[in-house]
Amino acid sequence: MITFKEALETVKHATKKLEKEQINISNCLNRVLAEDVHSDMAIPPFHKSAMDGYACKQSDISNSLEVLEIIAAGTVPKHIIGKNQCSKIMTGAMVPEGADTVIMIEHTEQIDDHHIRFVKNSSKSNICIKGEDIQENEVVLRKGTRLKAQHISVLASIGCTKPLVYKQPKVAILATGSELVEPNKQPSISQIRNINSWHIQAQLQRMRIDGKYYGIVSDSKEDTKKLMVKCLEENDVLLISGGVSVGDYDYVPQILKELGFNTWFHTIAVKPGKHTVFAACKGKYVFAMPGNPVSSFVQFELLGKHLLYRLMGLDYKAPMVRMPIASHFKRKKTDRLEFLPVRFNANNQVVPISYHGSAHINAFTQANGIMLVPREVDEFMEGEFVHVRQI
Ligand SMILES: Nc1nc2c(c(=O)[nH]1)N[C@H]1C(S)=C(S)[C@@H](COP(=O)(O)OP(=O)(O)OC[C@H]3O[C@@H](n4cnc5c(N)ncnc54)[C@H](O)[C@@H]3O)O[C@H]1N2
Ligand code: MOO
Repeated sequence: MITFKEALETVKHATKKLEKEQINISNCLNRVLAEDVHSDMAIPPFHKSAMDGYACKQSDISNSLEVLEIIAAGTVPKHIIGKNQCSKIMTGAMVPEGADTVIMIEHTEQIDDHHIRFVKNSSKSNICIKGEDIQENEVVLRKGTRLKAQHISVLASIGCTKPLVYKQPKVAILATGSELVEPNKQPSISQIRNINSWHIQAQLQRMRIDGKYYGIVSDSKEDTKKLMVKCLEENDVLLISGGVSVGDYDYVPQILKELGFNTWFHTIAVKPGKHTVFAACKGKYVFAMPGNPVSSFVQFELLGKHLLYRLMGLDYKAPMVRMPIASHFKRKKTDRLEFLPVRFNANNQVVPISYHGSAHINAFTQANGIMLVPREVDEFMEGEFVHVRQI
């Protein structure tokens, strides 16, 4: 058995980034940049008024000011501001030459049709300087950035409408087990509903990956092998659940061997998810998770995501927090790193959720996190800081 840390390093080491492609800005959320992005212009591109008001010289603000014109956003000022002159200006408009201040409308009064006066003691400049946000030719986004909404707004601002990103992996989802029926069916006396394929599909959707579902395969080696081959022909990654441990019908590890896959690991010192298999062959990857729903849910979060993000060109940093535990916690000492469902209370403390093993997926409906209990640790004292992976 390898440690979880070793398993994570192995996944990163053995997984190669996919090819690059240019995609439309309207469709690039969560994709990973495959090159640095430079700005084609300064932002703002001109000295810009931050307020509706009057553009004038700071040195004149105690005087009566002649109004030369009204400058709307999107227009070019016609007049240069001279001594004791101003132009009415709108937020976002170009500040006219000669002005170094915009006084806010609310801080002025009209003297007559062509003159105004400033009625406060001092004013900020209220001007956004050309290039203060982004300089022309500046690298605004680095290769390897996962595009969130805020990055997409920067792409739009600099006119990068077809960013170069890494391709998305094609992912197959497959469930094994003769006891399984789909959720829309009534299980017979010895059957249960297929859970794993559906939470895996949802976990993929959160990453903006559309997994292709290949259904349930019964515990027949021949059928399982046939379907695994099909999945691998049509996809980059196969996510499979069940059939990985040591039972008579657990064929997945053997099939991978027969298909010539290199099995990087098949047991990890973790709980749940001890029998998690990671195998690769010629740019195809198999991540096989134990059948118990919590095991597959947790292993997808903790390892599977790293595999997929790695293919997508991202050095994924999982969202971890360190927070105090709300009460004394005790467990049986084990040699496996344990993952347990927890929630956060109103005092920002970690509260373990009642949980009785890797089939108990409904314990996770109240969970915002997975607490890590290291090997050999059998208790946490109240208030002790624990590591929690947010979910
Ligand atoms: N002799 C040993 N037996 C077992 C060991 C062991 O080390 N030695 N490990 C146990 C642990 S831990 C786990 S986890 C399971 C893993 O078994 P498999 O991955 O081979 O999974 P299955 O046997 O096919 O299923 C386990 C359990 O999960 C249910 N299941 C399977 N698929 C689904 C699905 N898609 N949706 C919902 N539930 C599913 C299945 O009915 C079983 O109850 O092995 C232990 N045994
Ligand atoms: O290690 Mo198994 O995956 O707990 O339940």
